[in-house]
Amino acid sequence: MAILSVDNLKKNYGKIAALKGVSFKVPNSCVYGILGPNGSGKTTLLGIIMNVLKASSGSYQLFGEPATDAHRKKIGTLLETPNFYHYLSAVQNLKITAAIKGLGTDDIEHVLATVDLLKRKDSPFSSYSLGMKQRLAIGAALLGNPDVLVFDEPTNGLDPVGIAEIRTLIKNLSAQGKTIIMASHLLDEVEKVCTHVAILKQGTLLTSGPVKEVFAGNDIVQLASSSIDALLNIVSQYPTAQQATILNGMVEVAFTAGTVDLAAINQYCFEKGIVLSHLQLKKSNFESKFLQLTNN
Ligand SMILES: Nc1ncnc2c1ncn2[C@@H]1O[C@H](COP(=O)(O)OP(=O)(O)OP(=O)(O)O)[C@@H](O)[C@H]1O
Repeated sequence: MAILSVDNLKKNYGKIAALKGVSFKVPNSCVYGILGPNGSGKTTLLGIIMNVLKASSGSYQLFGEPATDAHRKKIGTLLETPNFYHYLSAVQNLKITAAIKGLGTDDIEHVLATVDLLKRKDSPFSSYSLGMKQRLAIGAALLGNPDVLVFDEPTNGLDPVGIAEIRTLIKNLSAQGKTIIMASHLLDEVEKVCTHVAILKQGTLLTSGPVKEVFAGNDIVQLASSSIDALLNIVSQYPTAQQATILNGMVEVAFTAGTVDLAAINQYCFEKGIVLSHLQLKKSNFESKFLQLTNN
């Protein structure tokens, strides 16, 4: 059963078509990335699913049924930064959030442990780093132990340490069997965190499916040496090289995706008597495919 299925969803804001007939399905127990540049319709899509916005047309189902508030109660959301009280602690803030949601307070300690805030649970919110504040916001979404989580740009505005902490947290939640649907404009975030992806551009779905399938293909490496023809001949015989051509005085090689090890390629060429003057992963397949998808 799909956790979420979206069918030909359209949303117009006056003359602006924010969603132009989007359809995809989110399977159970996956991390589903909705990837797209700013203004592609990600927030609008999540807002419709959580009933903050009304669709202009089209439909969607939650847990295999037409969506109701009862279904939405089973989903923990982080759509915008919640308004926590600055002078209250994490525990006090979560007690208020739990009361607003009509939930008990029994799982607050467990939630704080999950988001790694147990040690600072009694410190005032105002003393937290941005990353800690965001982890508390995710903690608020975890109250009531929902099986499904919806996050809009969960790492926005964080420094690299904060970003890494949130990504680890998302992976841990996924390992516990939760389904996570998250919007992101960051390709590498989706690559690192998500199992599935839907790519949006200006309200249109470009493609969707398992990350490995959507971005399947080759990685491109650029090489040069004093003898280009000899280099072409040697590198064409490299075990995972699919295709090699000469382009702009360099050899460009397409390797099976995920098999590129520049040090090993360098060593291989050296052992065959070729000293490389240039060796560069031009574009990972993931990046080139994303650019190709969003530029066309
Ligand atoms: N309330 C609104 N009124 C008018 N236009 C809107 C409104 N909300 C969004 N839009 C427009 O709809 C389109 C999609 O916006 P949306 O915020 O859903 O995209 P997004 O992919 O989430 O972008 P971002 O990452 O910048 O939030 C944009 O052109 C945006 O300007």
